[in-house]
Amino acid sequence: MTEGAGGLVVERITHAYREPGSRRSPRRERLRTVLNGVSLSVAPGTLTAILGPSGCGKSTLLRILAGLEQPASGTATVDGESLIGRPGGVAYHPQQDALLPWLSALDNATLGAETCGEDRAGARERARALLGRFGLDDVERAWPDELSGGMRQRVALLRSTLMPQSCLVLDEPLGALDALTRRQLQFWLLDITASDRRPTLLVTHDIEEALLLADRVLVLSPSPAEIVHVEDRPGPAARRREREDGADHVAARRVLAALETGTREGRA
Ligand SMILES: Nc1ncnc2c1ncn2[C@@H]1O[C@H](COP(=O)(O)OP(=O)(O)OP(=O)(O)O)[C@@H](O)[C@H]1O
Repeated sequence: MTEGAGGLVVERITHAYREPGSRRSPRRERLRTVLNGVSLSVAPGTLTAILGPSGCGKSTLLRILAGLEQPASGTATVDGESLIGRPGGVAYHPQQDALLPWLSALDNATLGAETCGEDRAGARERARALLGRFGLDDVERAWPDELSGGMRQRVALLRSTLMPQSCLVLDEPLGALDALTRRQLQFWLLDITASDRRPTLLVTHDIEEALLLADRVLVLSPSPAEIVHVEDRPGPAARRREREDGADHVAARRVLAALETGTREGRA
């Protein structure tokens, strides 16, 4: 699946966690394989979504790309530079919004960029230029606990977007939202990601969300996870139309079949 050295290239990533021994043999730890030779590539300016059953290893894969876990084997590069064991190689958006309660919305938004070495004034200027686009014009000075769930998600997404790394990795950025807010934010996120030239990898549980946002959807099997289905999608404008017209159900059925069977035979 390699498409050249540019963008994000993941090759044969395998990972296992140590499991504690049983009560009868507490010292006998076991290794449990979670990811089994996962390979994928994401070209610059495109978004790939990953779907898979709960616990199959999606977040583990993203944490490996973020340099927070060391895989047993395999490689991952962005523009040819290795990500393995190197925290900070990608702009990583964790599952929880992780806003700091003692910082304003604006200061939370600039935190990632500042942590990566950008000076405060420059980061604030870039953030202020995007506040309107992120629907945060009026909440620049608000504290996180004064924000709605959707606003918190947008502040966290602005923080990830402002990070300077040349690859974006998003772990369920719209999780834990009510259906209406989530649908609105999905269309908004389509505009945001479609104009971001970085290769972007997105983990989601929502099939419609994946089909709307992604140029390619990958389905993982239950753990030990392998890619069992690849769904290539049309461009962003066609995806938006499909979703608005409810015409994405054919692709959704194929993806659901792969999720349900968890095997390559699930492919229609
Ligand atoms: N630090 C760890 N030590 C041991 N096992 C772990 C660790 N982190 C995750 N696991 C296990 O690895 C498996 C994969 O976890 P992971 O969080 O990657 O799954 P996921 O696909 O992202 O799940 P979900 O969709 O529910 O968020 C799970 O069985 C989990 O319990």
